[in-house]
Amino acid sequence: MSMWDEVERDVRIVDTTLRDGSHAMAHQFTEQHVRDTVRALDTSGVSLIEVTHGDGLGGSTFNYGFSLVDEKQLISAAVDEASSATIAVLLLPGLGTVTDLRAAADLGAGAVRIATHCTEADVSIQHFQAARDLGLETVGFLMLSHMSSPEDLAKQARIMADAGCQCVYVVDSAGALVLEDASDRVAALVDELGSDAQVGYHGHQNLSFGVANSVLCYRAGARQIDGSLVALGAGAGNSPTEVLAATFDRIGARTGVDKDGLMDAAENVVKPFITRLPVMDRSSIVQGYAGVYSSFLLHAERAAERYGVPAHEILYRCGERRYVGGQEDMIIDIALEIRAEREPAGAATP
Ligand SMILES: C[C@H](O)CC(=O)C(=O)O
Ligand SMILES: [Mn+2]
Repeated sequence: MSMWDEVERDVRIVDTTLRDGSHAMAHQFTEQHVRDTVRALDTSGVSLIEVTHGDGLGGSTFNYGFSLVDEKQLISAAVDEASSATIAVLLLPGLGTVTDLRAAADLGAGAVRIATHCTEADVSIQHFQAARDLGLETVGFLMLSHMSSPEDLAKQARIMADAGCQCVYVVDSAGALVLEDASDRVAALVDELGSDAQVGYHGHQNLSFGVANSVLCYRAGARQIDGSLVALGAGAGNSPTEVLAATFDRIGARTGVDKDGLMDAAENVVKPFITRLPVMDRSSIVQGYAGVYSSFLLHAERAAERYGVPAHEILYRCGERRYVGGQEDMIIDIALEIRAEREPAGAATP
């Protein structure tokens, strides 16, 4: 079923447990995790389910972290399990290619979400055109949206819409947007795009605003809202899908999903396999506060462990330097820098 089909809903809940959750699982999803989760989401009426490495097609690399299972196998399994939902893949231009996109479409993916830094929508133009040629539903992700004003973000959304994007998302990659910070950006995009494209919102829980922001963004005109079961996602996780379903129901916004089925999926399907529950701990709160890409969390924790320095200090410096997705390697530089600052003068660094 595609977003253009007539369904009785005011807002579409999109689930990214099996993509954003890949960061939190250190990209160790198995085929069984994917099959069980897709079946539960599909049965509960979720119409768009994203399945890819956390950093999208081609993300399984030394820089981002290797996947346990080849993403093509996971996408095929998801397509096999979904009886009515569309399977979406994420693509970051430069990391994923048009060739990867064709392969995903051949496997049965029906939608692509193309993500760029919030000032770089122009690198997505060819990919949107290719996606439309392949007959895929298209979504654009303006990542780290807190780094742009609502007006500038709207101009970037226009570039994506003109390239063939059907829904542009305000993506709060750092979980840094607080209430109107999020809804003002959505309102600016709605104003710019009109009926040319829908607007979506993707939240992270680092400052605990994922669900509240989602409600405000819906009221500002967002028509697609992301969540993950049990909040499984980068940093402190995403807005929990099951909480979004209950909250939208509570405010009388029709989603077309079964909130009780989603609570069951969270409790009995996803929670048992999570290796690390999403939590608002010191490091993830710093990510929200300092505006740091949520998926830097595990990289920072690993560097902290290896070089004996605090992860939250690394993350503070990532925020000060305004690092963006793709600059994961700088985390090691910062860890070494902090360690050098702490060593007594004259001590040798091995
Ligand atoms: C590649 C990122 O994980 C995309 C995303 O979910 C975000 O920026 O947030
Ligand atoms: Mn995310």
